Amino acid sequence: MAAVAAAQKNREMFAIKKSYSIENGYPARRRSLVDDARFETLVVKQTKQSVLDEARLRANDSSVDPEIDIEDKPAQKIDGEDDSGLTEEEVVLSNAIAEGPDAEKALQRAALILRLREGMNSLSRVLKSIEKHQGAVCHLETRPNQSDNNQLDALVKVEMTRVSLLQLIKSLRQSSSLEHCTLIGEDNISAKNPWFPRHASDLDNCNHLMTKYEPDLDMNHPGFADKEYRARPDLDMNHPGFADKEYRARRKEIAEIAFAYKYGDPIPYIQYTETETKTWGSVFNTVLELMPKHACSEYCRVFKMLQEEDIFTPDRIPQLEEMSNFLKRHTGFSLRPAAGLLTARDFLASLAFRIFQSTQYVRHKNTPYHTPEPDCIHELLGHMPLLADPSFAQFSQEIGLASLGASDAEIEKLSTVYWFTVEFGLCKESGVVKAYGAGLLSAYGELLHALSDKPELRPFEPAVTAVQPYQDQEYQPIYFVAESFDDMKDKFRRWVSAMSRPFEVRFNPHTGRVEVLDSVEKLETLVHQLNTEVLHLSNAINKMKAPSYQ
Ligand SMILES: C[C@H](O)[C@H](O)[C@H]1CNc2nc(N)[nH]c(=O)c2N1
Ligand SMILES: N[C@@H](Cc1ccc(O)cc1)C(=O)O
Ligand SMILES: [Fe+2]
Repeated sequence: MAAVAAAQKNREMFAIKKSYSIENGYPARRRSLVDDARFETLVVKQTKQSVLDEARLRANDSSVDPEIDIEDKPAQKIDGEDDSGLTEEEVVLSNAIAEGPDAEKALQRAALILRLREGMNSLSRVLKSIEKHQGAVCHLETRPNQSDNNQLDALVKVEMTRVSLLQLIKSLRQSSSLEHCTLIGEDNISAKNPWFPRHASDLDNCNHLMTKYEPDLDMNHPGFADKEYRARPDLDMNHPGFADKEYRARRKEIAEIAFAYKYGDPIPYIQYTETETKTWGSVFNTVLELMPKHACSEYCRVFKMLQEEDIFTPDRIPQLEEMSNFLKRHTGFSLRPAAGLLTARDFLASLAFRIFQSTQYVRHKNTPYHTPEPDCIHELLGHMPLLADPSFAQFSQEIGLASLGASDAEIEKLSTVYWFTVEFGLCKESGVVKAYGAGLLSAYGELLHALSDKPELRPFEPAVTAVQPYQDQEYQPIYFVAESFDDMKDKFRRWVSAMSRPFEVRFNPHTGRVEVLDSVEKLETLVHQLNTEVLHLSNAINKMKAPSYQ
């Protein structure tokens, strides 16, 4: 019973670890936001802490006898220090063991980093101890310690059963010949096998916020009470809704929906207030007026369809659920509610599954022309029309796929190019500069600014654009102009396909899963499927060419 609960907790913890969160080693782009993701840090730490605590307790009262076989003298405990001193990796290991006898005997590769007090003498004791625990040493490196030359650092890679490994670590930790002993899971240091979402349901773990603007979302957290915000007005003083208690309460209410949302749920209906609807109406009407002159043709085409279906009207804010259904019919894209600005990694990951994480709240009534964070007016008016365009939808999914398991540096570049194209891109259409970026089509203040003579316009070149710093608080001083909308997609695509990730992925539309293309069998099955499809296509061509067709 306890083991089952522990296994469940273990999975939960893995879920947190697996999430593309800042907390879990995926630092998001800072974008000069103050105090990004404090909320996330607090919540995740708390959850993780309880998992760790429980596992530590279990590790302490486990029946495994921590025999001390290296040295007679147990290391002294420092006051207040955690009893077992297990690191996270060790907790994960001990949890993995708890899953059952098979798991216990599973062979584990692991790397240990040791600080040896008495140089080679200590090393030979360590090696003996590994041998005694039936472990095999696969790799060994040493170097003099940088701060204390009498000590030696060693990296030892071993292979042994999980149970023995845990016992070995316990005994090493108690040995006085070692200053430190740290376990690094081999899997974690393998760049070839990083975790990323494989199915749309995994996105339940990929919705971490950059929370500068969500002071009230987490009122239950003592560190995030109102007073702290008053003490630190710098955190969100610039936000138009900062001083508006009512607005903040409303934001909290809508954010709760996104927090509670799980894959497969219908998106809850929001009864928008009169004020919110008025804000939508004034942005909608202004965009409608500017659109024929300033928006790209792909945007205008879908906009009209949305009007014809009565989804786009000035007197009603479209519900995310109906918009999601509209997208599904046209490109297979769908929506899931997000509580605010997501980290680039989490946001991009969802695109791999043709899912767009959309906010559901409305900007503050005082700033309809521009707001410093995405709101549903931005998502609906800015992003939705193009996501219903088949070629743009495919392009978006490719960006998403390219982001899965990419390095932090790559995500940074990818999201920068995304920023200057999908969010703020301009393109030429018969020689005239038009807007296709969602942040322009949802913010008429910035749209007019972008097309005025104030900002600097540069030609879009992915490799150059990718390293251009930007901020999201005010109008952009620089925009990139593509030769055409199609040219932008082509260039972006080509640049993405040259990214350095050491594996290729593919979205399997039948299973809805992302597969890593890493075996001949998988590729053969795929080639077979594609051949069948190509056969159908050539048959269709032949039939149309046949005289009887006319
Ligand atoms: C990928 C890139 O950083 C992009 O600007 C993302 C970031 N997070 C987001 N989060 C939400 N909710 N909506 C968005 O449009 C975006 N855009
Ligand atoms: N500035 C956009 C909203 C937005 C803000 C920040 C972002 O990162 C994205 C979009 C608008 O007013 O519609
Ligand atoms: Fe956006």
